[in-house]
Amino acid sequence: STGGAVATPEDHDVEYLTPVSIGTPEQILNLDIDTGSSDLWVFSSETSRSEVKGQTLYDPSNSSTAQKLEGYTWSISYGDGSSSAGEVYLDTVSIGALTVSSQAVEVAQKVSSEFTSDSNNDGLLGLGFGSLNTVQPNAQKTFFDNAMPALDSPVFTADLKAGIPGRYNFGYIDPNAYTGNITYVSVDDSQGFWDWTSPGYAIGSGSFENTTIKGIADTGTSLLLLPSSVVSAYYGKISGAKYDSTQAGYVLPCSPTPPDFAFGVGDDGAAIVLPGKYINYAPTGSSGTTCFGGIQGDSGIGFAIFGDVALKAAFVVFDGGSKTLGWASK
Ligand SMILES: Cc1nn(C)c(C)c1CC(=O)Nc1ccccn1
Repeated sequence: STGGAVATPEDHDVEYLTPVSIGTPEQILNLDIDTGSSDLWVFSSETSRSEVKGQTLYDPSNSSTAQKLEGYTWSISYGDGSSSAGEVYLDTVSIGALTVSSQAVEVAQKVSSEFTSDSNNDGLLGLGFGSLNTVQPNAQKTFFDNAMPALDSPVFTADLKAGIPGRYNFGYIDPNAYTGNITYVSVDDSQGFWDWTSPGYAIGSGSFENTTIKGIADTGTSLLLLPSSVVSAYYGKISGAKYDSTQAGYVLPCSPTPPDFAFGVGDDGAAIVLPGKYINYAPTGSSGTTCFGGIQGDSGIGFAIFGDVALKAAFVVFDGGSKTLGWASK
């Protein structure tokens, strides 16, 4: 089997939302597919009313295939401080033509303000490794883990794009979605993430800097979070760029277009190039002269995060069979 669906960017490509069908008859929710976590949770009829602002709600009582897991609960908090918690049902979940008949659907009873104010986001669908799932007393499998045995190939791919819809596909690699070769790198799944190591970076037309950058491929994080040495080297090339403590990040003049940023993949010289305009993440004020940087520091996290700013420059294969990541330009 195979499947897949469109991934539509929200403003500034802060996140990408994908229609997911849940229950019988189907209830379609727009979920943030997140390779950095492993819970499938949704806004629901059980979500505290004061914490819902426009989201579509999954109502298990309207699904003939919903089965409550009595006594099961979940509670998750993300690195940015956001969180949610609730109870658990099993139900039929589909992404395009790919259906998992007994998927753990975690219904939110509480969500933090970050989720309440994100009115188009109806929940998250985690595609990290199973060890990250928060359901108690027994952890539940991800949609990908449940689907994998039936897939033509044990993979899913992320083809996110700047400002226009891209796609997540399951079970196959679309040869028309990328250029050149796919370079595969090893993954350390010991922390539950798609954790890999880039050999270094280059700024604009500059020489390649060999420096180990270990980090996660995380579709659920907006920015590219890198070691401070790399970040200061990059912004050091841009007149007027500076760290703005009020914004808690580097800001830069939106014009002229900043230099490209390339990160290495594998030991054969392959690289993914971020066009400089991807680093103009969003204007910080109404004038539009100053932009918040799409590359920021990873201090305090313990690893780099290759979020959407990086992923949207690539075609990425998440291989659950070999536990490798494949990177290609497009
Ligand atoms: C791990 C981490 N540390 N810090 C500072 C950040 C921003 C992260 C990544 C993160 O929080 N991602 C996320 C947030 C909400 C939903 C899904 N993913």
